[in-house]
Amino acid sequence: MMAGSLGVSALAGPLAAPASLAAALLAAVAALLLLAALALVVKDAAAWWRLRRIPGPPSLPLLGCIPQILRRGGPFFFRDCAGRYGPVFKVALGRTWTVVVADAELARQAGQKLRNHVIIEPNLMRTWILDMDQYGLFQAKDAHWRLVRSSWQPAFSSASLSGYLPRMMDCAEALAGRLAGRAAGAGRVDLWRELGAMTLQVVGSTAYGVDFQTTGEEPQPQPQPLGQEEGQGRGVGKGAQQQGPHFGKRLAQAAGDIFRVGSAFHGSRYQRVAMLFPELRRPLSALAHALPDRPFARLVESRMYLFHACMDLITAWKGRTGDPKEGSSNGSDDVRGANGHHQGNGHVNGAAGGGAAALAPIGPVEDSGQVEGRAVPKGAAKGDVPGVDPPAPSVSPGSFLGLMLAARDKATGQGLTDLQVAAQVSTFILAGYETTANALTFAVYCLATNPEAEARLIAEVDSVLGPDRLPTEADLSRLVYTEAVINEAMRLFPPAHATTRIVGEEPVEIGGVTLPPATPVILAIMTAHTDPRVWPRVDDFVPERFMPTSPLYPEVCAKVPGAHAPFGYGSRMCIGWKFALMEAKAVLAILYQRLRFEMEPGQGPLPLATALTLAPRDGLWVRPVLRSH
Ligand code: HEM
Repeated sequence: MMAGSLGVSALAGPLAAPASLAAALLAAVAALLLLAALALVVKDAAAWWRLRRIPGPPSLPLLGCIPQILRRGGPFFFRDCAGRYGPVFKVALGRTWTVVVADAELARQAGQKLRNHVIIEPNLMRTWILDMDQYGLFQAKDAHWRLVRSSWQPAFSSASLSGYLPRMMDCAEALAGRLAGRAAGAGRVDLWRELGAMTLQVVGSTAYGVDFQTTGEEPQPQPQPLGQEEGQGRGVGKGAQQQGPHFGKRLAQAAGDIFRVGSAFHGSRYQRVAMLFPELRRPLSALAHALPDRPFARLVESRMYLFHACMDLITAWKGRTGDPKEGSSNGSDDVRGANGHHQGNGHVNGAAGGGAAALAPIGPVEDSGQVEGRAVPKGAAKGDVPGVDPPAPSVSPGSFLGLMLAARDKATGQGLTDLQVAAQVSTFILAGYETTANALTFAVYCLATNPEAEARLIAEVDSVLGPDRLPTEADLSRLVYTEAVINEAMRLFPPAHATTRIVGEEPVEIGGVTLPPATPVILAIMTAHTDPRVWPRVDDFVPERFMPTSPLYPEVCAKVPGAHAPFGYGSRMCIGWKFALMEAKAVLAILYQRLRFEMEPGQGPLPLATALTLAPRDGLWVRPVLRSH
């Protein structure tokens, strides 16, 4: 018995050692996790404490208000909250406390006082895609923002805009022709998709002088590819060299994906977890790239596609203007390793695979004021941003890239690297395409559901343009009702339903509420647009309120200056607003000159998607009807 028990304990000795080691390890891990959880609780409590005096809806631990936002849609949830908690309230987006400003006047004040945008959702992209996001005009901060904004400015001067009008009209005419063909065949169309293809084509032709070929029904017989051959599918990380004749359609798809699956609320589960634990951004990013779920794979694929398209546009520009190395002023090694396609010391391989060379320009860019292959100022004009070179008053269509490559910091003489230029190219495509398409789609929706407004718009178009004359710039300024229709549609359905700011190093007071340093702020444009105290008949479509001659005008527009803010506020206001308005007006006039649109049944009220932009969730299905003159 004794011997037996001795034998067991002799055996238990070596076995007990690893068991107790494992138990100790487990205990250590548990203690660490507990400590980490405790640290998070303390951190969250401190974040809440900083904003404790600001009212807000109840929120769940960890998830915050995400369930309510998903259920109601961001803008509608904010509208409910504004009714209950007042115009400045706090919400928890996961564990990130954010202040929402949902009043027209206060949003304007906050937009003016605060300078930088903030992206509240953690960005799981990595390396150069992550850098590129931060360099683009939308996310740029402080000195870099000033340099980039002043570099963009000449592309949106009145003189530059005049040069774009014929190209915008070409694209609109082509769309009207295609839709007229469908009308003859009694076909139904998703007008949102058609308008998206057209606005992307406008960006290609006005900014880059390139036909993106976004609209062809069939594969183009003479493609102008960015890469060598027709693509072999769109796998994660496939480069632009694998793009082919469907380039434009793929670009539209990629840009659309970025808007839709780019948001944590509608995208990958990795993004959602990152929203709850921003501290884990790096490991989550690594995991998401190693084992992507479907939305993440789609997002990366689309980001890659867009990135390569941007680099190819730069290559094409340099090829066209003579010196493939010209313009990359810093020669930084910021684009290494992009699947072997765009490698090297910050310069893009010259006309890679012939793809870039095949990107044929639409028309001459000879009078762009180019010197040594760059667009340079034709004269001196004051920019909108102090402290940098006065920007040029105008550039020719297609020379946006020349403008970016010529940008120089006043103090250091430094230009932008290729990656920084690509960031601007990508920002122009993303910012300039879907927003305008959405604005136009909502305008058509409002007209199709308001026959009186439609009749009035058609009467104006007929009286200003007649049956077949294309609008001149002077005509555009006479299309007052058409502009009012666009403004009112953007009031009810602002394509950018919110924008953001971050409080700087000093606290800021908004509407009697003090926002501590580094507080993320959401300016709820759509909520401000639907405030019944500002807008009589708030939910009705009343374009007349935007016509200075209308008795409704002073009641509404003058009541709260800046209450209508589809393009945002202050110095960060949309740089492309005149471009977008001119395009929307010209397109609407050209379409309604020949056609009207009847809604397909079962779409009212139009289901909305509120991701990064406000968009019709399932498109806008209409029947184009030829007008008889
Ligand atoms: C109907 C069409 C459009 C709408 C509703 C719209 C709306 C907006 C809004 C709300 C902002 C944020 C402003 C703020 O934070 O205060 C913005 C910024 C911006 N938009 Fe637009 N936009 C439109 C078209 C365009 C176009 C055609 C471009 C052309 C490139 C463009 C380029 C930009 C850029 C680059 C910014 C960032 C500006 C900065 O941070 O300095 N947008 N836009």
